[in-house]
Amino acid sequence: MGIEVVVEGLTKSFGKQNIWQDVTLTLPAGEVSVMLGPSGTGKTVFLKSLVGLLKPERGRVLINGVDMVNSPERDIYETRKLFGLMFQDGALFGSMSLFDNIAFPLREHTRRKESEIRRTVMERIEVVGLLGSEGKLPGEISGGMRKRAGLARALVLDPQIILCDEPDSGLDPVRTAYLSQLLIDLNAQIDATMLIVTHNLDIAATVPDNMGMLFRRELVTFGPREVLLTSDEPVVAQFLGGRREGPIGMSEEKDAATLAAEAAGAAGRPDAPRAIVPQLQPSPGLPPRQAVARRRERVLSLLGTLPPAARTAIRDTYAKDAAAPTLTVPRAGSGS
Ligand SMILES: Nc1ncnc2c1ncn2[C@@H]1O[C@H](COP(=O)(O)OP(=O)(O)OP(=O)(O)O)[C@@H](O)[C@H]1O
Repeated sequence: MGIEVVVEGLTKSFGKQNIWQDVTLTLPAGEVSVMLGPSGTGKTVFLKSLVGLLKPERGRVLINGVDMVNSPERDIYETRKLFGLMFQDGALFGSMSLFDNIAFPLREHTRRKESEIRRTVMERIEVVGLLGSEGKLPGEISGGMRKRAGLARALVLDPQIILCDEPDSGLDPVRTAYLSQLLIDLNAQIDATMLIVTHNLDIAATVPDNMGMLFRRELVTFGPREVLLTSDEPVVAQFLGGRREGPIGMSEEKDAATLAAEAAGAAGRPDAPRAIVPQLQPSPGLPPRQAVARRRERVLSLLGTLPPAARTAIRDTYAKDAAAPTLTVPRAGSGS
């Protein structure tokens, strides 16, 4: 089972530039979470801080009792082995075949025999739908395939925590739908704790159990998906609606005069109602996600602390659970 990640009062600056402050949240064990936020709000910096690659100046990131910010470097190094990291560009070595790229962490960090390495690599290649392409170079395959190869590489050391940085960037909507399904299938198969950074509203609406958003150097919110999806915080509503009107501007923040002019223009124009679409289910033939039952118990115990709209949405979701339509697409093939 995945491991809980507890973030407490995390603050990160580069020189005088504060990126975010006092970020506190818990990634529940084995659940899938998404972090949203306009460009430049420090989502990648957040992922790197979780894994101890960047050092926040305040706060803690607790994983199995190890603090990824303040513990001795050797404890951080050991704990880092629990992570699988998928970066934006797949971060593959251009001169190595997909097989060798995916085998790289095993050859680097374990003393496994080549026959064992081959078995693990081929299993992961199958999970991400790349069988038959293992001999190709990264430059010979599409962007979607490179992303899946990056995901396969993130999986070879049997991670219990998976961090994906914009796994959808550069993908068309169909490939993004396949990728969403792949992430849910993966969670059903390995029950790892997952955090996905994305700008993609379809992924945000259909994949996670929990959602958060960073804006203006703060964590606006983090919690069960229904909290963000029903939030009337202007920044959340603007982001989820993909609108120009609202606090998010081209250079992240708008000035007061622009906001006032927009508010006057938008007066009387109601927001379109936001529907909560069902979360994706694992593909047929896969086991159910173990996180679902744990999440249900956790979220129902939180219910009294949540805003009324989120409470209603959660009750509706669980009431409809048995009859809910499942949104499944076929498992990813090797052609994207
Ligand atoms: N190593 C670094 N040194 C100095 N500044 C950095 C460093 N890494 C990131 N930053 C700054 O931190 C800020 C946040 O960057 P980050 O890449 O985390 O944003 P993001 O939310 O992931 O953006 P996007 O959605 O566009 O990928 C940026 O202003 C960036 O320039």
